[in-house]
Amino acid sequence: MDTGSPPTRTHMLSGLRPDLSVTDPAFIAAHRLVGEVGAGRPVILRDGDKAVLASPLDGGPILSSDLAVSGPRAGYLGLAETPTILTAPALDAALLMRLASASDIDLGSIAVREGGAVAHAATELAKLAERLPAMTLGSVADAPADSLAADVREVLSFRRRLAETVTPVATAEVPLAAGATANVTAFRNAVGGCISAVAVGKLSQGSLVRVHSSCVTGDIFGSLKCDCGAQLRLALERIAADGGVLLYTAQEGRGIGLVNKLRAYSLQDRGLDTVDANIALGYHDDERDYAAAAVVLGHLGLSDVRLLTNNPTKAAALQACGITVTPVPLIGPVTPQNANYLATKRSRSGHRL
Ligand SMILES: Nc1nc2c(ncn2[C@@H]2O[C@H](COP(=O)(O)OP(=O)(O)OP(=O)(O)O)[C@@H](O)[C@H]2O)c(=O)[nH]1
Repeated sequence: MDTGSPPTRTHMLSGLRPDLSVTDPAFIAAHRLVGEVGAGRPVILRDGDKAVLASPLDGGPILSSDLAVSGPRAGYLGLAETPTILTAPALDAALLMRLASASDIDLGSIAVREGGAVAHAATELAKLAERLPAMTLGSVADAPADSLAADVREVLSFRRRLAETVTPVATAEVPLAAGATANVTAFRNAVGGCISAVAVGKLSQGSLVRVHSSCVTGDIFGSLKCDCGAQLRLALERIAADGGVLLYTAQEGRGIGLVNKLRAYSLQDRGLDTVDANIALGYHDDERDYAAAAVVLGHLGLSDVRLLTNNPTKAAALQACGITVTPVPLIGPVTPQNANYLATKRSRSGHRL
């Protein structure tokens, strides 16, 4: 069905505030730190009267043999599942990298202590910058003169507030190979994370919606390891035929980013499944957040949707953001290459497959 470009969609977007930028200094301080960590520069984290210099192991200078790791990584290493500081016997970059990401590591010579809010904020910052969630820690006395600083609480509340900054930026008509002309709107947030809404026909409550997480390997390169590309094409065909909207969200690798997804693939080649590979790298099995997608649906005037998904967690997460969700199955083909991946989705992540 080619329903053309619906004038109502333009109206839905036209009443929006043009500028949803958050002006709260706490948000801005954390935002700047994410940029610094992404650039590989150390930052200062303050916790009450304590202050620590932290540098991403993945791309930054090594400050000391004290390494803050995330709760999932600590749990993977057989420790309490809470942010932890591991201290290596010597300043050894290769050993620190193994402590952060190797699937087989002996903690024999490693001192372990609870990391508290500083380790939590440090690893959260690294995640926000799509770096391995591991930071070496040092003294602020050694901080470069122009180092940026924020309070740990500012860092830990940043992610929750990021969704508030999602705003539509540009819209254009795009003819789809799936057989309809879509209105494509690009939304972005304060760190640039993009959601594209590919809408066909007049949207109304109960419209068909797909919230797709980007998968460069599956969606673009045609990887056979996962079912992402097949699900994307099926969803676009359904939406082109029946009307609805596909949100393409920049949550590559279930929110860990492409670099880390490829690291996870390497661990999978050594026998870990998709869930354990994420955890071994210090991530939760699924780091995605659907608050931004819910904000976009709100912009589109949708609070009640038929959601193309087999993932009950995704449906529940959108429900928790105030969207009424009726799941609609979206089953791609099982192939010899993706059979294990789909079996893990079913057995460990509860997907209805
Ligand atoms: N970390 C990680 N991410 C993967 C892997 N394979 C695919 N992905 C990512 O998984 C996301 C798709 O999530 P899935 O769990 O496959 O499917 P879903 O979106 O949760 O569920 P459906 O709505 O039923 O499709 C995309 O962001 C992919 O990049 C993998 O082996 N490891």
